[in-house]
Amino acid sequence: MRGVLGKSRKMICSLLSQAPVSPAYYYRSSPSIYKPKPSNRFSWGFLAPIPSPAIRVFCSKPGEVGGLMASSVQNQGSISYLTQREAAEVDETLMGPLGFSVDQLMELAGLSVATSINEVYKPSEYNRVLAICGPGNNGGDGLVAARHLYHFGYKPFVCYPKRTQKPLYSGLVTQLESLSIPFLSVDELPMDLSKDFDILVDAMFGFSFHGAPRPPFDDLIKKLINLHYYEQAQRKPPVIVSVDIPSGWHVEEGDVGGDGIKPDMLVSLTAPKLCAKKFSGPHHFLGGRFVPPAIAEKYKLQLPQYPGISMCVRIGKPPQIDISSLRENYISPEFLEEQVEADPLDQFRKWFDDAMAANLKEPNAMALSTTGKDGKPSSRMVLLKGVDKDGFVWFTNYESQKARQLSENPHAALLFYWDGLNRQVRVEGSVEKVSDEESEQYFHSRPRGSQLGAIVSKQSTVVPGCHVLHQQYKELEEKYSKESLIPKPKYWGGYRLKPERFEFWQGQPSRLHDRLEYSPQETDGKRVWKIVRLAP
Ligand SMILES: NC(=O)C1=CN([C@@H]2O[C@H](COP(=O)(O)OP(=O)(O)OC[C@H]3O[C@@H](n4cnc5c(N)ncnc54)[C@H](OP(=O)(O)O)[C@@H]3O)[C@@H](O)[C@H]2O)[C@H](O)CC1
Ligand SMILES: Cc1cc2nc3c(=O)[nH]c(=O)nc-3n(C[C@H](O)[C@H](O)[C@H](O)COP(=O)(O)O)c2cc1C
Ligand SMILES: Cc1ncc(COP(=O)(O)O)c(C=O)c1O
Ligand SMILES: [K+]
Repeated sequence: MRGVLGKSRKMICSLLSQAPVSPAYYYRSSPSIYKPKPSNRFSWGFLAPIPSPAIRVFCSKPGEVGGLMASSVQNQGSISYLTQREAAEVDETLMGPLGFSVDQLMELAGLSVATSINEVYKPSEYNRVLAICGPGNNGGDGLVAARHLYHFGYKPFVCYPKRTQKPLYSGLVTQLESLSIPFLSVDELPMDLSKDFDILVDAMFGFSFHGAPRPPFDDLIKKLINLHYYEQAQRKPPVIVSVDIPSGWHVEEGDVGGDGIKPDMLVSLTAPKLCAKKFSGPHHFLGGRFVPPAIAEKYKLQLPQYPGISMCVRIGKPPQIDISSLRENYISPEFLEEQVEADPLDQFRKWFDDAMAANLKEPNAMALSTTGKDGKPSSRMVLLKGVDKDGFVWFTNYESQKARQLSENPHAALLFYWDGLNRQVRVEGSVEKVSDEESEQYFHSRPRGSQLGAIVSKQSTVVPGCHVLHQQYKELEEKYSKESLIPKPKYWGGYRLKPERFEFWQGQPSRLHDRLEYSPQETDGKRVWKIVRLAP
């Protein structure tokens, strides 16, 4: 097992997919709430900071660029907005000298739209999607998005009243028909779209829109505007997701009369167009993870970094969330007494393997809770570095706060939470230091930087500033040249918790979770684990 756990360090996991990952990646539904994706430790799935200051050249009026508010978490002032002409020019450059085909770009655009939708609106809650597609490429993006959404587990419908007779478009239609995705004519659409659909994809017009919408799109746009009235009538309206431009909006000026559609989500493509500054809905995403540096340089495009391997990135402020409404409904396979291992260590290994297979980030991260002689508890995360019949091992500083508490009270609790699997494991028991030899061995297996870090850090003591740590680190780096052995400080080593109680928790709907507890029992002078079910 030790060997297996060692692998977790390498697991900079793929963070895009919210889709089920084998063997077990269970569902959680969260109605109407944006759940930040666990994409990386710092960003909550939003933008990583852009290292250089905003360049802001590609827009017509300098003051118009980077209009995101200062409070916007990590991307303030850092994104370029395009005029209508510029947007068309970028597309032409992509499809001219840079060798892209329209099919390719449309595929990437539609995929970005589908992944953005999936980031916020999970198919368990928002299943029925109507893609309303216009006559141009924006409509094509909608057709592609509908196909991807089907494969992501949604039920798409398509309204495509003005079909373009080009092989690209008829191919997209054939692909959708082959998936038995229904095409609805404008007449077949209900007056009130709110009853039959959870998501309306507005793919009518993109950056080539001009003038006032002509039939039948004028009425379709009105249907989207009118949803607002159903909202007032207490019915939960479907959400509107606009592709690139909210249809009917002026590409640069936005919703000029203030009476246009008000999308809940806008997915800008390549780079947001000027009208996107007027978007005040909760979810603004950018799709276009294909812009070659040549284009970005040529047009001085300032674009955000995409997290992990994602096709989309949230831009703009994350929505204000009412914390009290944040909740998940856990949906998982049954976890029954008959299925569990008699030995909790075997059960732990099984679940740990599932967590590894599900590509969870640092499945060996566990909260360690301790109390000192004052009885006041404190918790912090540590990394599990080994587990066997003797117990659960982690390494730390023997002069830290936790070490002081453990010397006063050698009992502790460990907690694992495996988000993607709706699982939690609690382990409680007594704690002792591991042998010096074991600590030595593990210390020297760590990256040299972490070894030096452990020497530098008088963990849990007050430091006057980070420069002190960096200075000491630098000195040690010079002292211990590349090959030389870095001695383990005597104040650094491992602890082992010998379990006296386990609890395996599997989230279930309506808060009726499975909780199986293992506690030791003497039977005929033999120690066995008794398993009981606890009320959730
Ligand atoms: N770089 C990318 O990420 C890509 C994005 N793409 C998407 O393409 C659109 C731009 O596509 P384009 O085909 O140039 O234009 P539109 O889809 O916006 O629409 C053009 C058609 O709409 C008609 N139109 C225009 N105004 C009106 C109106 N007032 N009423 C009715 N119809 C209107 C227009 O007809 P005309 O006769 O007026 O010319 C066209 O038929 C971009 O926004 C992205 O969504 C691509 O997928 C590729 C790369
Ligand atoms: C994911 C994660 C893993 C961590 N792993 C360890 C670890 O293995 N050992 C350790 O000493 N500190 C680790 N830390 C830092 C501790 O949480 C904590 O800040 C530090 O040990 C000081 O705790 P104390 O003052 O309560 O002793 C980790 C932090 C995080 C977020
Ligand atoms: C202070 C500290 N010590 C130790 C560790 C565990 O690191 P390693 O896996 O290198 O042993 C961590 C991990 O975050 C840490 O922050
Ligand atoms: K649109």
